[in-house]
Order: sequence, then C-alpha cells, then structure tokens
Amino acid sequence: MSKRENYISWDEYFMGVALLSGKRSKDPSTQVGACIVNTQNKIVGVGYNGLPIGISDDEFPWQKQGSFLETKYPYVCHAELNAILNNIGISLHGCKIYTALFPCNECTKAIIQSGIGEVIYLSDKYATQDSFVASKKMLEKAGIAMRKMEAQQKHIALSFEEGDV
Ligand SMILES: O=c1ccn([C@H]2C[C@H](O)[C@@H](COP(=O)(O)O)O2)c(=O)[nH]1
Ligand SMILES: [Zn+2]
Repeated sequence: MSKRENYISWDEYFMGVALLSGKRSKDPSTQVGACIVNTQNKIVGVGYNGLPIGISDDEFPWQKQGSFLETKYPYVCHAELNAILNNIGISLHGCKIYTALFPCNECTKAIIQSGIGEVIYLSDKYATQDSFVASKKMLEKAGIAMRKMEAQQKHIALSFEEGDV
C-alpha cells in the first residue's frame, strides 16, 4: 500500500488547531483561536478569546454596543494573548503564531515582546480599523513576518464516531 496523499499541510494543521481552540469561545460574534508553534513544529501554546480565569461567562456582557463597561470589550482576553500566556513555559523567540483573526494592537505588542517571529492569519476583517492599522505598522517596524494563510483544503470535517477512525 502506498502513502496517503491528501494529508493536511503544517499550515492547515496549526491553523486547524487555532480554529478548534476558537470553538471554545463564548463570544457570540467573533470566535478567535490562536496556536503558537516552535521551530521544530511543536505546539507550545494555544488560546481563544474569553473572559479571564475566575470570571463567569454568564455574569459579564457579550454585547458589542452600548456604554463601554456594558460591552464585552474591556473584559475579554484575546486569543493571541491567551496563547502567549498559556505557553508551556519556554522562550517564544523565533516561534510562529497562527491566529484566526489578524491581531489587534494590544496582542501585537505582546507578540513582539515575546519574541515571536511570524504571524499567520486567516481573516483580516478589521484591516481598516485604527487598532489593526497600528498592528501592521508595528509588525513591519519590528521585522516580524506576516502572511495570510492560503489553505489548499477549504474545509476539514471532524467526526467523533468511533467507526470513522
Ligand atoms: O486580536 C484580537 C482581536 C479581537 N479578538 C477578539 C475580541 C472579541 O472577543 C472578538 C471581536 O469581537 P467583535 O464582535 O468582532 O468586535 O475578537 C481577539 O481574540 N484577538
Ligand atoms: Zn488582540
């Protein structure tokens, strides 16, 4: 029997892990997942957008509109920051971060400070907002590579049916 040919690429694998992490998010509008990978293609941190540890998902707002304190924005910890903070306790110097959404300016500062060398993203839906314009500016100046992921396989299905393994 010869080798299976339609296996997923490293990019698809790591972005897939980022997207699966995002499935844990309680944000009703935008679920973001992030996955940090070292130079040996080992996963060293994952995260998704959610409330900080110990803060109930049911007691804080998830809305986008209204006065600042009544929205989710001051409370949600972003996926990229969570992935950095959840890392396995190593230096992230030279690592890559796969993220479903291009990082905001706050996540970008954390990415730069942690030594991550490349950002791979899927969606850039907020590209025109100041926060994201600032991110690009900082990443460029800091010499951090960024690229939009081009997947060969647009959809990957997972089955939890034991007979499908
Ligand atoms: O770098 C980022 C930027 C945003 N997020 C999170 C924060 C929020 O939970 C959502 C954005 O919500 P919208 O309703 O689309 O404004 O995405 C993140 O994790 N990382
Ligand atoms: Zn962010």
